[in-house]
Amino acid sequence: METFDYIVIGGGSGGIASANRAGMRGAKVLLIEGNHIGGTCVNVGCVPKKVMWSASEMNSMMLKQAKDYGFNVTIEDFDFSHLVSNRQAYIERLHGLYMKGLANNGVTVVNGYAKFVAKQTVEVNGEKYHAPHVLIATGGKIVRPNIPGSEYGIDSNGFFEITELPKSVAVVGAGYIAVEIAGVLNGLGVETHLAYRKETVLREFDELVISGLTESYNQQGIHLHAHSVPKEVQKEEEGYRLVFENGQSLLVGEIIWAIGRKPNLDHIGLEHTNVTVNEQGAIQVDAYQNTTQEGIYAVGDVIDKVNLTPVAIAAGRRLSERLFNGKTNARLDYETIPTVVFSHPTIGTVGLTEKEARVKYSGETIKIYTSSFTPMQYAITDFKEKCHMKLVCVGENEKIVGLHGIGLGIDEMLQGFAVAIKMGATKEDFDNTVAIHPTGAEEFVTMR
Ligand SMILES: Cc1cc2nc3c(=O)[nH]c(=O)nc-3n(C[C@H](O)[C@H](O)[C@H](O)COP(=O)(O)OP(=O)(O)OC[C@H]3O[C@@H](n4cnc5c(N)ncnc54)[C@H](O)[C@@H]3O)c2cc1C
Ligand SMILES: NC(=O)c1ccc[n+]([C@@H]2O[C@H](COP(=O)([O-])OP(=O)(O)OC[C@H]3O[C@@H](n4cnc5c(N)ncnc54)[C@H](O)[C@@H]3O)[C@@H](O)[C@H]2O)c1
Repeated sequence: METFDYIVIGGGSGGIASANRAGMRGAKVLLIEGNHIGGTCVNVGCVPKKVMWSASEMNSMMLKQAKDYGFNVTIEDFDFSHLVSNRQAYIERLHGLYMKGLANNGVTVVNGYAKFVAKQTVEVNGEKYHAPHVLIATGGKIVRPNIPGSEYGIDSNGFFEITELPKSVAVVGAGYIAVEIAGVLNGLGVETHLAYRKETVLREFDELVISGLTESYNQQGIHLHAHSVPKEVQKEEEGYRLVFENGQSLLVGEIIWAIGRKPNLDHIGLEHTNVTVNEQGAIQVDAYQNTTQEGIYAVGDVIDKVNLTPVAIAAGRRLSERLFNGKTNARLDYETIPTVVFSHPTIGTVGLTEKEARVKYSGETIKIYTSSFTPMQYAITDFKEKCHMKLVCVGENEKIVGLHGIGLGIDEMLQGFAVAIKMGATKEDFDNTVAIHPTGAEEFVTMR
């Protein structure tokens, strides 16, 4: 049985980052990946999603804005399969880059599904490996509804397998994935329905961005179906009929389930360890990513805390700094993590929503600053789409505890503001910062 210093199960965002950092610090590392290197983000998540988002933005720009800038654009053909093959070729290149990076850091990679056979021993492809430190970074898996006919629908993995666009689609769900896929397909000219159980989508976001998104998606012609709980799917000659509990139904060419993900602990042999899984089915960890079994750690979607790629990466790297570089206090602070929803337009948010701030700081002064404007890019176009922004400030010195926005360019604006907010910026700090003109971002430092 071969022995390593560190075994990492799962070659996704968290696993690769942690393995590389451990290798850089001189540890003898084994990374085990059952599927494609790169995990969800690279293969069926952020990366292909962003390519599709860009395609959709490009189409909207040509169709809705180019003419008012004097360009006489006629789109003669849209070869969707060409887009898909370029996207997949990019992912192939990323596979190569990841493997090269791991090799440079001296990480041994084994392809296969690992399972624990003892506390510090895992088995893969019939071989056993031992290490005093083992990381579980097996990510998440897709949830599908348990209703008759659900097999007729596809999920986000299936979305990335489409090589021909359907004429119409019903996307079911109200989270990031549902909102993003609906926006992409609508932007590419597909008749798009977005169906969700409650009053709105993205219910955990600030009300300002929820109403902004509803306004934009309505304006773009996305058919929004609130209070629509799926009951069954029937196959008909012209497509699939999605029937809701409220008696209504939709006949569409494709149904896409985007109703959530859960931690992936399939066949991993946790029964051979003392690792605790919580009621939500996630691995329980402390602030340092330690599980309840000494020498076994977990990062990323498998702990179901903040399911974002940079979070998995940051937690994985800090863990390796702690284990292999003597940084005994290295750990990820899970507070004030910025996030972007790649809707059309994008949503950016960091910190508390207004509602959360009013609960957390009840009794203290909460001051809200908002701004709604039409970005200058649309000054000369018939197409108009508003940008909405909000700052949530607390206390006498108006510390900014939440920043939210929806609109053109918010995705690229957010990172810098997130630094300021993480450092404890106040409204006065924002006011003292000279604006950059003419940009949308300047609104964040000129709010009255
Ligand atoms: C459609 C979609 C879009 C997304 N867009 C974004 C985005 O824009 N920005 C963002 O920050 N996040 C995004 N995410 C979330 C992001 O992809 C995840 O948070 C991130 O990939 C989590 O990383 P991870 O390392 O925990 O798991 P993963 O990346 O899922 O990696 C886990 C890996 O473990 C492997 N594995 C599982 N079990 C075993 C086993 N027993 N043995 C060996 N290998 C195993 C799997 O094959 C997988 O490769 C998106 C997710 C989806 C689904
Ligand atoms: N841009 C990004 O950073 C990005 C993009 C995609 C995904 N992600 C990450 O991946 C995670 C998973 O995304 P997601 O959209 O799958 O999950 P989610 O948890 O964000 O949303 C799932 C939605 O489905 C709804 N739902 C649940 N059961 C349902 C049912 N039976 N019928 C109808 N609706 C149902 C829920 O109310 C919820 O709104 C996200 O939370 C996020 O952390 C991030």
